[in-house]
Amino acid sequence: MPDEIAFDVVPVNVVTGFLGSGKTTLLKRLLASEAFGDTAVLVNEFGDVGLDHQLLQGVAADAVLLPSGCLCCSIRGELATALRELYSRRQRGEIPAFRRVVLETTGLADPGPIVSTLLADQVIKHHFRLGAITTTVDACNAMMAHLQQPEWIRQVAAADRLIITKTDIAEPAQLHWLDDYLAQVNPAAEVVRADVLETAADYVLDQGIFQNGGVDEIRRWTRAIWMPRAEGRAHESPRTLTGRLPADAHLRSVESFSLVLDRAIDWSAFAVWLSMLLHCHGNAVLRVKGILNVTGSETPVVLHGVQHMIHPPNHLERWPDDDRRTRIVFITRGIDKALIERSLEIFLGDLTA
Ligand SMILES: Nc1nc2c(ncn2[C@@H]2O[C@H](COP(=O)(O)OP(=O)(O)OP(=O)(O)O)[C@@H](O)[C@H]2O)c(=O)[nH]1
Repeated sequence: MPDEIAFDVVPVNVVTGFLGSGKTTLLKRLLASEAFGDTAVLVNEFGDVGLDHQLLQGVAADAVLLPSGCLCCSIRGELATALRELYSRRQRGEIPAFRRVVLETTGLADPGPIVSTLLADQVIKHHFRLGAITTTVDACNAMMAHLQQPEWIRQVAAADRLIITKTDIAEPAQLHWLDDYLAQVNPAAEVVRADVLETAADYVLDQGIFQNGGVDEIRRWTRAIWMPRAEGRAHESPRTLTGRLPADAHLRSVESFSLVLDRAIDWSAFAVWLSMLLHCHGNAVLRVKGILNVTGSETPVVLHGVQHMIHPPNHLERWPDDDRRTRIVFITRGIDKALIERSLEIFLGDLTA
């Protein structure tokens, strides 16, 4: 049985997105929002965020306090060092006791190493956990970026929420293409256009993901991806329900597909299979998200992974609806989905027969 995720640690919500895609513009909106107190914001440069220095109060050499109670810190060097220092200062009472962190990455950041720092660093993982990953996507240059920029794809694949920016200046054809592309490549993410985003703080922070034990968020993405339970189709092998990618050369290497199992699975066998898969093909698996029916448990286990890192599995208090199947969505690049299906089938087949 997986370990429970710890909820008493500070969530780190990541705002990522390609160069010039509107991360700082989004952050400025967040900083202006009243709902944004008790937050420590980690940015690379204060200058980019354009803080109004008349209103700021200095609390440390590289940190400033806003009237809302929001603390802005400039990252110098490594993220791990910045997070450790932030935590130590909070413990020493040198800075206000923030409840959450928002981290703005650089435009060329691959979210993988950031997730690794949060989940694997021995000190950090006791004090912080990964919150929501929000990716800003520039509607004007997405068509080019998806062809030319591997980081762009990794940022889109890692996202829990996708904010489409520059909708005011993009061509309708670019917006239609992007809507389709995002639905195909990351069907589990919630997508919103920046111009209709009313409550940026609610959207970027992780409330949705962990509120109510995460049940509402999981209900949303399971409904978005999977069809309702088909009658009379119990005990089938893993099968792919979504094969919706068009024969579009641009998309061939990035795929999303889902596996559905009607029977409960053995957690240990599954965990071994997944770690083997990620060990061998971690670079090809951009995102894994799933809800698992685990043998011996009345309630489901939620699985989240970005590249080769898997979050501590989250044990939900209840099933989000009456569908009790195990459902896992993969976003992959350059790996044959049949290979993943077959290996899981063999692994679970052998071990649960
Ligand atoms: N028209 C329009 N311009 C936008 C929008 N969002 C951002 N911009 C502009 O795009 C430019 C880049 O926005 P930023 O918010 O600095 O983007 P960023 O992702 O932080 O950029 P880097 O930190 O350089 O990666 C700025 O000139 C913004 O004013 C939008 O929705 N519409």
